[in-house]
Amino acid sequence: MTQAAFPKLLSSQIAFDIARTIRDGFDKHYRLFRETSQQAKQHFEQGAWREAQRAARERIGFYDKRVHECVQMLEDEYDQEELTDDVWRELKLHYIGMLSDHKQPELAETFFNSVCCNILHRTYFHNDFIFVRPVVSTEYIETDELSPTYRVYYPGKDGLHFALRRIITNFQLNAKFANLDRDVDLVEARLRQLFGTIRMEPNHQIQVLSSLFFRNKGAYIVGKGINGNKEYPFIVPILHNRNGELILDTVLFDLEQITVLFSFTRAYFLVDMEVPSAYVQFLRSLMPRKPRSEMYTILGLQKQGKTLFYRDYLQHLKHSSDQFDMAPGIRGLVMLVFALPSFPYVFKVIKDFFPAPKETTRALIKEKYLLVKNHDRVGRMADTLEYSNVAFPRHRFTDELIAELQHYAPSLVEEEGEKIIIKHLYIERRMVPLNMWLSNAEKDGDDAQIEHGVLEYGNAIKELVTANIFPGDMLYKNFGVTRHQRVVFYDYDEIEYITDCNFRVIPTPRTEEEEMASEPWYPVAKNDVFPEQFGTFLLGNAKIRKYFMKHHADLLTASYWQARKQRIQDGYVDDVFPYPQHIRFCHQHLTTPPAVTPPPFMETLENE
Ligand SMILES: Nc1ncnc2c1ncn2[C@@H]1O[C@H](COP(=O)(O)OP(=O)(O)OP(=O)(O)O)[C@@H](O)[C@H]1O
Repeated sequence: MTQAAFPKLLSSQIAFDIARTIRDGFDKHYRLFRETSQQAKQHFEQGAWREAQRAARERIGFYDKRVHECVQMLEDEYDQEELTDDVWRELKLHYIGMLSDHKQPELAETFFNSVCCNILHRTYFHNDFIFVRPVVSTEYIETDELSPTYRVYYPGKDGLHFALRRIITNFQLNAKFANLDRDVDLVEARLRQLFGTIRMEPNHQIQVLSSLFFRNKGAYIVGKGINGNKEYPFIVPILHNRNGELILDTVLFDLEQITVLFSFTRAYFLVDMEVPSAYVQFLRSLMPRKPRSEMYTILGLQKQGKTLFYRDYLQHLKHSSDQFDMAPGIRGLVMLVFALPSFPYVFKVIKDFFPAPKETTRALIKEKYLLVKNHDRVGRMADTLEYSNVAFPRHRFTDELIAELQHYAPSLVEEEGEKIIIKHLYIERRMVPLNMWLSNAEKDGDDAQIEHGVLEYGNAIKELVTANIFPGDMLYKNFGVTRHQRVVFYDYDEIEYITDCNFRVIPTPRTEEEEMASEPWYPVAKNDVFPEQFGTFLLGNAKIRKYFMKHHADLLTASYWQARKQRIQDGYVDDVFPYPQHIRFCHQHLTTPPAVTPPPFMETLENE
């Protein structure tokens, strides 16, 4: 805020009242948000997976509902003429005052922005009126409630077994463990295997976040060991066994595995947090390379994630000079995809028209993207951030990109002097399109890479199926490879629920004409899928075919898909493990124990 704009006296009653209405609106939002996170514990204890899924889905919509409610209330109460520039300025100052001892000030600021931007017309948009940068500090905010953000344990004093047991029992899960001492022994053995030879420093301790992280059928303990000046992150997943009793499933120390657990390709966690910024700070100490925006998002605070992402993006733009251009790879038929080489994201705009055989509309595509946002992405679909009215500096766009935008999406592109405004777009992590990845591996003669790509591709499809998602268009170009070499799906315009598809065997021709027919001679309904045909467009390449048939031949049979569909219809919620099977305790006696790697102290891993 400029000095000239700063009011000497706060005198507007309206400004005070509006500020209070917005603050109350936010507090209501966060109360409901927390209630859902608290219920996640009960859902987990009772194994109520369907309810848990429903609650997680509903929570995503809470924010927009509360913003809408608040805007409605203000519009009913005040006339636009009353909201003068002076009132807006005072409003922000009153609001700042109201946040001085707030526990979630950064979220409340974002809520303020959402409400104000809804009321203010875009052309009237004034940065002095909203929080372009955070104003209220989130440092050193302590909880008022009994439970602190994290608890500290001293294995040196109390013994490791006792400390580990205390960590678990402090969560007060209202469900029976199958054999807690056995599981604690297993965790302890892994710890000793990893750290047994390290000399304990006087400060050695274990810090554990006070709330469990719930997602799907798992609850995760998140903590770190501290010894001297080193920190060792760890995660312990708690699951139900077949009898509905609790077990500790494994312990994750590997930074890559921990990072993948928090990946943008997974559903958001439900965590009961009084001070979310303190959780983010703790998590960042485990994964320093993961941006704060992604931390907020994975904690279910996706609006905050979006706000922080945008600030990071603007800063990146200011401190870079390369040009936006079309994303490498095969052009999409429905999406126009562009990227800035120095920035690890892509920007996706829905085209104004689509060539045959695409039969879709902008509204339908938006619906599919929303479906993915609300659905469990099981580590196999990229999360997207949706933005309206994003301004780009024109000189940073290549001529080709401007021409493509003007040709394919004129209704979404507006030029205002030096600015190009795109009225609607999605932003998503950049990956290497799988078709490019496979052809690079082929060029390099790297069969192991080809096999890995094909294996991961099939696994991605199978995990999507578990989550009731049929990708629709399964061409390699619609999948990307992450930095952790995981294959992830990103083309959502043709996805369907598995339960809405009809998987069919191609009928046997009855006559020679039928056999020779170039078009199907049998009737085909809209949602009919013939898995036997997948090979025609997937297996042209001999090497790809070899590895596909080795690992995933079942995907080419209707019976595979029918059986999976039946399982979903029978109400099974299958497990999808966000970590490798071989590290699970239950597999320990079947396979060799996991390789002992040096403690992963602060490796500078890129996040997924
Ligand atoms: N996250 C991403 N990272 C890197 N490249 C991407 C990403 N998303 C899309 N692309 C590139 O943009 C192209 C088109 O994207 P996408 O498949 O989403 O569009 P589409 O119009 O839906 O495609 P289709 O014509 O198959 O329906 C991809 O083939 C790929 O080359």
